[in-house]
Amino acid sequence: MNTMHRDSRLENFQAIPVIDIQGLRDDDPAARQAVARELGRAAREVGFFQIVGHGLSRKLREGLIEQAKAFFAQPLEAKMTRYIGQYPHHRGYVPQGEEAPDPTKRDLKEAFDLAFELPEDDPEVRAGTPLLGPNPWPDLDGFREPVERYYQATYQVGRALMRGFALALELPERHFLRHVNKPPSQLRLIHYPFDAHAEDVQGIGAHTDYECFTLLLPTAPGLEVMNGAGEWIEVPYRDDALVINIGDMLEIWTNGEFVATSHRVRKVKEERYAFPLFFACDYHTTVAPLPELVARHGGGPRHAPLKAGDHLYAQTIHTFRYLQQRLERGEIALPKGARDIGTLGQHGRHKEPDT
Ligand SMILES: O=C(O)CCC(=O)C(=O)O
Ligand SMILES: [Fe+2]
Repeated sequence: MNTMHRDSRLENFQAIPVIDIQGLRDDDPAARQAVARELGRAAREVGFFQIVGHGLSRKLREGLIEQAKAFFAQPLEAKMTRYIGQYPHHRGYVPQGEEAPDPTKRDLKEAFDLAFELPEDDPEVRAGTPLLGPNPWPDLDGFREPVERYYQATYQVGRALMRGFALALELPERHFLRHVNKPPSQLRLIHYPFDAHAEDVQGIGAHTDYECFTLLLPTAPGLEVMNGAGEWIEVPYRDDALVINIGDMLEIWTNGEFVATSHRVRKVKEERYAFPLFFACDYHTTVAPLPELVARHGGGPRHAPLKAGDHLYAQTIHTFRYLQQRLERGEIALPKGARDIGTLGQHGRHKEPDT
């Protein structure tokens, strides 16, 4: 046990709850409230849970997995024709070594990043809002349709969860959704290759996610989360569930009542794919502890306010090589008031006191 990481708000949980969310789609408010109570408990005590009853068919999930496999199976030169560093809106292929959440230890993964689709002539894209724009779809027959369909369906599950979280906090159901119109919500297709000879290489280093919450579809075990005592707990793999975790924005909005739990993927034991959809609110949303919750908790706000998109963009600049290079060349600037990387979550809390 690492006492440096102790977080008294989190239980010393040993297991990850499983919640059937079917009732969230029920017309009966009591059915929605019953699911919301469970979501609230898991978000407060663990920050991580699995959902079933999400309504995403096996065919829909397999369609995405199949296209990801086809994309990553291409030669590197073909994948590099969609290299993320040649586009303006942070979408495209992320080769191994491009992204380093922990600069001291490299990640063994490659990814294809896409996000909420907006045309070039959308007013927010024309205004140069970072992270918003169209997707550079790969030139692969049959790729776009199943991937887009998965995005749309999972985004709707995210909207239902957002209503559930509001109910769990005794807020109006649309309280958070008012701020979700053109969100920079990214879907990542991640491939962790199996390399029996790789020494001391991790899948993805310890971090929290930067948005409101994440809906993750993995294809194999490997994900671990940190409990209140600093112990790493494995998320059991289920092929019928999505893994949900609270991100930085909901932690700040709820004044720390919900917890952005640190997680990681260690050295992989088999080839693995994972598909996180990071559910974000609109770029320009100011996220500050909600006054209702601050009053309930007493003792004042526990977090400083920030602009949701700026937080996401700044963390992204810190961790992507091509954005670091653009920063060094003066082509882009770090948003004002940006936080350092890894300052939220249990693994980050010991580094820097908040506010
Ligand atoms: O691969 C996984 O299971 C998790 C990936 C993850 O945590 C992330 O991309 O933020
Ligand atoms: Fe993550």
